[in-house]
Amino acid sequence: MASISRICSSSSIFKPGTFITKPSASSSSTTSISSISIASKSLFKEQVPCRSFRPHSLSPLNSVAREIPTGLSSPSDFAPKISALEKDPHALWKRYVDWLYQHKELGLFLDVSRIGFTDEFLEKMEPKFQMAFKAMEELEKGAIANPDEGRMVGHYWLRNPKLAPNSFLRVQIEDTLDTLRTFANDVISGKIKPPSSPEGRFTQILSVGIGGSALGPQFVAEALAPDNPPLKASVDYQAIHNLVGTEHNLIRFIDNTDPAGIDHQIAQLGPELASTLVIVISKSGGTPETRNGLLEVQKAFRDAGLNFAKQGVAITQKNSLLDNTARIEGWVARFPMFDWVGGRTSEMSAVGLLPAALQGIDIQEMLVGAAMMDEANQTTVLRNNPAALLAMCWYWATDGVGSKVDMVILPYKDSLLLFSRYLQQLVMESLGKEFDLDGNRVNQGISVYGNKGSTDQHAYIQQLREGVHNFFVTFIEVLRDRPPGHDWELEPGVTCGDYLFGMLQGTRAALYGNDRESITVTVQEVTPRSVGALIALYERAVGIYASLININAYHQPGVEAGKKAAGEVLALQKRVLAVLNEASCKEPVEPLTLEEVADRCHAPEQIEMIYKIIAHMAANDRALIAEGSCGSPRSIKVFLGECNVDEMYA
Ligand SMILES: O=P(O)(O)OC[C@H]1O[C@](O)(CO)[C@@H](O)[C@@H]1O
Repeated sequence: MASISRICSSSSIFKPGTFITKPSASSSSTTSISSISIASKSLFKEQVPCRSFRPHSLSPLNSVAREIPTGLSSPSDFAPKISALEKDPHALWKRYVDWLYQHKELGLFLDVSRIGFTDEFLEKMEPKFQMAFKAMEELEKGAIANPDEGRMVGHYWLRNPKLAPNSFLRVQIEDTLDTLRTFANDVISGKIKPPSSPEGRFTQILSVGIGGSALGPQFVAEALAPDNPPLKASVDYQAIHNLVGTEHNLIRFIDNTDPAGIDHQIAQLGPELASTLVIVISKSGGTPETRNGLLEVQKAFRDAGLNFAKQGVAITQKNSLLDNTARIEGWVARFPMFDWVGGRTSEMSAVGLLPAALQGIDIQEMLVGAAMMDEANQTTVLRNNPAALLAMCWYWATDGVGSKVDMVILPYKDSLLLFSRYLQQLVMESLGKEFDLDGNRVNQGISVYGNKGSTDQHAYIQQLREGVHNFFVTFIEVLRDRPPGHDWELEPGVTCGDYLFGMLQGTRAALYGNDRESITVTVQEVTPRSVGALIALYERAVGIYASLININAYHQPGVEAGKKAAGEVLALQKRVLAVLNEASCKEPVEPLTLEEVADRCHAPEQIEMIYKIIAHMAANDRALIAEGSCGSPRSIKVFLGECNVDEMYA
């Protein structure tokens, strides 16, 4: 076996242009990495880790057979990776078994063995964890855990009302749950129905909301919606299908202020608009995108000769603008959101439970799964607390500063596709904060991305395996491939699910083999209970991690800045329109240059934004470019197609 000494150190002899000696022709062309990795450990164990190996094939973790590719230009291509991660398979197996967390009743496992935390690290973190556990205990008792907004944080009470700090809150939670259950049953039974629909019942749900008022319901619908939901039972799609080419999604979402997106959803509904229950969700009751969605849908109802109020439901804080609108207009129903439940932790409130119940999803099971996970997270023994184990891995991977690595969420299950999008808000809107609780500027956060496996292996896993090392992966494994009795072998002894299993395990091994760390969360199957448990697991992990890094996880000041800036753009647009209107009402019409518009708006410093406003208006036939083109901003002269005299004296 060729023995090749590889020098890989911070004072490496390898300078650009230095070439490594290749094995003599007589030596085997394959070199076992174990000999090199042993060599590297003995010779360079304190050295600066070098670039990773480039093994050609996967093999057990501790060694990778490879051919020394010929013609390599850079010595570092040969440099063996010095890894702090355990690679001996026996030691790894021991680590796996020692740290495997199992929740027997939930059938949920958590494997943190492929994260390289050390005993020293755990020892150093123990006091922080005990403080985090204490903070979580206070939070559940009703402390003002969101100090920036002076609010309690009570999403855990939603699935265990007895935890609520007083009977008033407990009754609010219980009553809301009872009311929404009854309402959903009445809609499904047809007792509550639209005024004019051929089916004489609701057959479709349209949810209008954004952020936490959409992402949870979208994730749960994708994960749990039955193929034959109760509201669709009686629909004659042949009749409807002849009219529009629609997919028969029971629930549709308008979660943006994109007119084309809204038009698409309305078009897909077609005549079913008459039997659509519209749920408008907004905790604040004033989010612009949601308000716009509502106004657009109400216009669609007017255009169709339908009475929106008879098909509208509001989920919002009491006495919000939306709540008062729904009350005054006499909508079908209104459900409360509580100020102590954040949008990103509202899936177990009416926000998530009403849409789920209307789809025929067992919301009681969702609540039970979440409550069981909450109970499991009561222990202050780190290795027995799954949420704390997750938070510990995140802290290890990010050094508690987040900026170093991304959290890649990889469920190997199609129905969990939207879990990463859901976690993007839960993790990044909670942890992405400029200041900590002591006012220090920390610019915290952990970036989240991912879709599903094995699909993503054909998109970005290449970079994860060999490219920039700035992430850790969380695999979500679902053991049950198909309902009992529905599986078959697509080749002797192998099912389609075996491939999915193999791809997950193979990717996990390949990443770890190249020192890429990962966590694996395993559930038996995707059910309301396991989805409830996953939601609760991550809600709690975010809360614990936030304590570890001393930030408020429950407010979102950065979003307000964006909302404010958007308002300023629209205010400037109004001034631009007024200036253009005045010029367009002159005889003859006076087309204006950008400078003239900016001067007349008394905003010369805003000339670029004014240009963008005019370009957008011109693209939508709301302003006319009399001269020049938008490609040459200084050349254009612009006016309005018509003079609005009323606007002149507004
Ligand atoms: O439910 P609302 O008040 O419309 O807010 C929608 C979303 O906007 C935010 O307030 C800011 O992104 C989220 O926290 C929230 O989920």
